Amino acid sequence: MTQPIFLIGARGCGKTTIGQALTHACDFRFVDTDQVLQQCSGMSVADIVAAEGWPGFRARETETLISVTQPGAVIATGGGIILAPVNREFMRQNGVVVYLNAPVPVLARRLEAFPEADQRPTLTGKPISEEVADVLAQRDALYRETAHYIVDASASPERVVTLILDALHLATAS
Ligand SMILES: Nc1ncnc2c1ncn2[C@@H]1O[C@H](COP(=O)(O)OP(=O)(O)OP(=O)(O)O)[C@@H](O)[C@H]1O
Ligand SMILES: O=C(O)C1=C[C@@H](O)[C@@H](O)[C@H](O)C1
Ligand SMILES: [Mg+2]
Repeated sequence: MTQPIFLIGARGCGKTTIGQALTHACDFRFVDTDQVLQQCSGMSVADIVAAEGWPGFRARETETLISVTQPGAVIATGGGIILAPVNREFMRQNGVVVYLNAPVPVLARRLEAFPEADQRPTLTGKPISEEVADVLAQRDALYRETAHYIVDASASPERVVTLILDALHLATAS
């Protein structure tokens, strides 16, 4: 299988971390929409949102998603990629979509330990644990309807990679 693999899920579920580990375990290359978007624009997510608002960031995100999609790629997406119907449709039509699902306390704990505020400016103005709960409640159904597979992302990175490889029937790299 060489179809692109899209990793979706909430901030802190591990799309970037697991995506990188997955490409070491199989013969794919790693791409991250947040990283490419920031490199191409020369601005952090926080800078873009300050200058253009979230609509400006979302428009750039859709362009980036399309530009990075190619066979043999593991694509770590931004947590809000599923908000746009065009992105949901694009990922389902052009690859295999995996939802890294983790409960609110796990997500909040990870984000509190590593906030990375330049890449994760506040979405609601609320404290992290409240924001995570509110945002996941709004988005969980969208992650689920977009996903071909749902994987427990609260396990260790090694275990999450194994779950994905098994779900996709992917052979490990030698
Ligand atoms: N399975 C895991 N077990 C323990 N810690 C993890 C796991 N996955 C990710 N982390 C940690 O959680 C933090 C957030 O992970 P990561 O940046 O990969 O999330 P993300 O889904 O890409 O977030 P964003 O949507 O903001 O890009 C990092 O510090 C990472 O080391
Ligand atoms: O959940 C979100 O809406 C976001 C998650 C991050 O990956 C970034 O894409 C950005 O901070 C927005
Ligand atoms: Mg990420």
